[in-house]
Amino acid sequence: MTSMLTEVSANRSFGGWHRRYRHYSSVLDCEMTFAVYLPPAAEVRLVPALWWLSGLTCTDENFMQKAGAHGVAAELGMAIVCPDTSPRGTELPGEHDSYDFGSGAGFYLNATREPWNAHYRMYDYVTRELPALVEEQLPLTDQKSISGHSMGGHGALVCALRNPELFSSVSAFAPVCNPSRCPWGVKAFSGYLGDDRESWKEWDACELIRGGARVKELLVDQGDADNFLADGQLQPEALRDACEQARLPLQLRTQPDYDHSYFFIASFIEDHLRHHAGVLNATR
Ligand SMILES: N[C@@H](CCC(=O)N[C@@H](CS)C(=O)NCC(=O)O)C(=O)O
Repeated sequence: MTSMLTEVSANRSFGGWHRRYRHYSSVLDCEMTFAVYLPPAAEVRLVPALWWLSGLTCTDENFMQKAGAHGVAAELGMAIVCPDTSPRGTELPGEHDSYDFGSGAGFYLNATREPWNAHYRMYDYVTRELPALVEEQLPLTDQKSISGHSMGGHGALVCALRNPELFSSVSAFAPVCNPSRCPWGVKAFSGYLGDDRESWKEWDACELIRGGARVKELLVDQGDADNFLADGQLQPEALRDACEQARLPLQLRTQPDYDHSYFFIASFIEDHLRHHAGVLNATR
C-alpha cells in the first residue's frame, strides 16, 4: 500500500516552495519527516531532483536552512530532496546516547545486526522507498543526482556507486571516505553490521571502488581547516588512491581555510548544483 504524504509546513522561497512532509515508512517501520524544495518551474512541469544526504546530528532542516541553495535551484529548475538522517520515534537500547551512532547517525546503510535491523535501513529508504513516494506524489521526474555532507557525503558516494543507473551524477562535501578505517565508521559498522569486516565492504566507498564499482565521475570538495579531517575521520587521500587505481575520474578540490560547517557548504553549493544540472540536462 502506498503511504500518503502529509504536509507539515510550506514556505515560499525564491518563487518556489520549501515544503516538509510526514509519512509512514514501511522500510523503516516508523513515521518520518523529509523536506523538498520545489522551484517555480515545478508549477508548470515535472522537474529533476538533487537528493541531499546530511551528516551526523542533522535532520531534513539543516541543509534547507543553512546551505543557501534555493535561489540557484530556482534558477536551474531543479528540486532538492532532503531526507532525515535516521529512523525516528523508535526507542532502541542506547539509540539516543551518542551523536555518532543511532538517532541522527543512520549512515545510509541497511543494518543486519539486532536490534538495529528492524528499523535502520536508511539505504533502502533513500534509494527506493522515498524516491518512489515523492516521484508519485510530487511534480518530479525520475531523474536524480545525489550529494551530501560528511556521513551523508559518504552516503551519496555509496548510493551512486551501488546504483549508477539511478543517479545521473554524484558529488560530496567533506565525505567520510573510508569508514572501515576511521573511528566514526568503525563504531557505526560494528554496531549496525557486526564484527565481520568482509560485510563492511559493500558499504564503504573506497572498498566499492576497489571492487570495481563505477560512476562516470566524482566531484568532492574538502576544506583543509576541517577539524574532522585532522582527526582522521574523512581521509580524502584514501578516496584519491582508490580512484587512481580504478581510473575513476575524481575532481577532489581542497578549499583553503574552510572548516566542516555549513559556511563551507554554502560557499560551494552553487558549483555543485550547476554541475548536477549540467549532467541532468544532458541526459534529459
Ligand atoms: N561534534 C559535533 C559533530 C556533529 C557535526 O559536526 N555534524 C555536522 C555533520 S558531520 C553537521 O552538519 N552539523 C549540523 C550543522 O552544522 O547544522 C556535534 O557534537 O554535534
